[in-house]
Amino acid sequence: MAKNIILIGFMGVGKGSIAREIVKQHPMVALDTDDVIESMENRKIKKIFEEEGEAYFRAIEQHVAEWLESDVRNTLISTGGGFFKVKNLKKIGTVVLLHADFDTIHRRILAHPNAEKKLKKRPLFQDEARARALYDEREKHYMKAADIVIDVEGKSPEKIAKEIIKKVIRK
Ligand SMILES: Nc1ncnc2c1ncn2[C@@H]1O[C@H](COP(=O)(O)OP(=O)(O)O)[C@@H](O)[C@H]1O
Ligand SMILES: O=C(O)C1=C[C@@H](OP(=O)(O)O)[C@@H](O)[C@H](O)C1
Repeated sequence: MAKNIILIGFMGVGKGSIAREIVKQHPMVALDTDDVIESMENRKIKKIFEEEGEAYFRAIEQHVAEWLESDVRNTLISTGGGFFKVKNLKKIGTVVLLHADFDTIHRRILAHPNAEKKLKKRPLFQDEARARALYDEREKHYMKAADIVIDVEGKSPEKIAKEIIKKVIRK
């Protein structure tokens, strides 16, 4: 497998969790674009949004996307929920959309023992109605960007990882 695999989808749909589960079941290197950005900037995403604004963050996402395209291979890449908007997404690798409806995602975040912290670190998930509107606005664009759509509704991370390994990694 020379191509990268890129997990896209709305905030909290499980991109990070599923990437961690995939590498448990199928040894490969994984990275997360939000983690790369936090490490480059030496500050949290929340702080970057507060101190520099969203446009600055999107420009770094594009910069990271260019690096991924030119220098990264054979890697499982989980992304922030807005990363799918980078200009060269399809050139980075096979794009896998994790899909669930908004209420499922919201319920899952709230079910976490650290729910408050999980919500706080996501600047675009501060207000439920605005997050829902963002979901509605993005849904068709996620679908359009995806090579493969994986429905994550009502499935455990173990099961979702197995499905991706079978359909995308080992295919
Ligand atoms: N398949 C799943 N079933 C139940 N809870 C899940 C599942 N996938 C993720 N979660 C939970 O949903 C929350 C958000 O997951 P996370 O991986 O942080 O999402 P993302 O990286 O897409 O923002 C976490 O609390 C995680 O434990
Ligand atoms: O949807 C978005 O635009 C964003 C999603 C976040 O990542 P998660 O999807 O991991 O929450 C993070 O990149 C930033 O807060 C912006």
